[in-house]
Amino acid sequence: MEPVIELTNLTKKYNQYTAVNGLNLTLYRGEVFGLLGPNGAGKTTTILMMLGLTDRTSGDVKVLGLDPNYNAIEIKSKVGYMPDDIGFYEDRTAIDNLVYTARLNGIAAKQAKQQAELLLQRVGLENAINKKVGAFSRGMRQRLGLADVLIKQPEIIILDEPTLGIDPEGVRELLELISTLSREEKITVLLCSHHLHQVQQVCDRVGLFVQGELVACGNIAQLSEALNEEKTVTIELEVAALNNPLKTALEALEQVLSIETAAPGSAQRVTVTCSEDITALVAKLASEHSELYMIHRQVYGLDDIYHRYFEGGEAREAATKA
Ligand SMILES: Nc1ncnc2c1ncn2[C@@H]1O[C@H](COP(=O)(O)OP(=O)(O)OP(=O)(O)O)[C@@H](O)[C@H]1O
Repeated sequence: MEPVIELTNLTKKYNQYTAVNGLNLTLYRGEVFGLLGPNGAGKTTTILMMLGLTDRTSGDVKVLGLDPNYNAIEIKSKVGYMPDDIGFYEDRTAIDNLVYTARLNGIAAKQAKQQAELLLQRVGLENAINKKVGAFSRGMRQRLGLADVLIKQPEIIILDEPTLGIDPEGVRELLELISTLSREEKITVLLCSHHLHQVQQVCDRVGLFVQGELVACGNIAQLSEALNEEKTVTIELEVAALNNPLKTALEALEQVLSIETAAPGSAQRVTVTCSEDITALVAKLASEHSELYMIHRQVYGLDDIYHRYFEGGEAREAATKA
């Protein structure tokens, strides 16, 4: 895997305040990476340092092998950045805005127009090519923003809160588009967001950023694993009935930590916390001729992970020390 962004011990202080604290992070070509964190976590500051738009206090930044302190212009030509408050010329049409960006990036007039038309189709704005941007909805503006960062054919795109203020259908379409672009064109995408569900849908890996520190990083399975220090699993069973002697027998198994039963009914839902190897549990149920209808292993979603890291101080401390 080829690294395209490498941040090493990256720190930014605003006077006494540390906005980014010793950040180590590598992004690889073609991946969609979600930087997830609450307000003020330091996401925008990190982006600005990658682009050379703000100086770092210490540490190293390499973007496509270049240092933004010395090569900001070259980086800008290869990295598309869509801020959360993207600005357009409101009284100009969508195509005029795009052609303007293309020309600024040194693309010849004829080619600029062709590329702008193609991109407007690509982002689903083919019916609004000649509409003034002032009349665009939030979702349309975000699509145009995506076209605007793509027109210079970047190797990396950085999107700060791209789905802000868009309706759910619009969000789904925009995320699908981002995902397709990354896959088909091998563009690396860094997506900053507060919206865990959205990030979970499209990102190959996620970094959880809190108070200037990356408290966890990986794919969903890895984050879930990191949280589960006891190496236990939660299993949901549906059995015909679970009488007290059988419940006691299951609880007595070495692998079983706890059993919770839902209100008794004809078929019963049972939640078991146990070690990863569930052979003994299943064998016991089988030997007791208990009818087993369903067995399902619960996995932590990003929602659980986010809340454990961001709201559960203890889990966070443990993760940071680990
Ligand atoms: N120019 C500045 N001067 C002083 N403090 C700043 C400056 N820019 C940012 N900060 C502070 O640094 C911290 C990180 O801000 P940053 O904008 O990077 O966070 P963020 O994760 O992008 O948040 P949001 O999701 O709200 O955009 C915040 O506490 C912010 O107040």
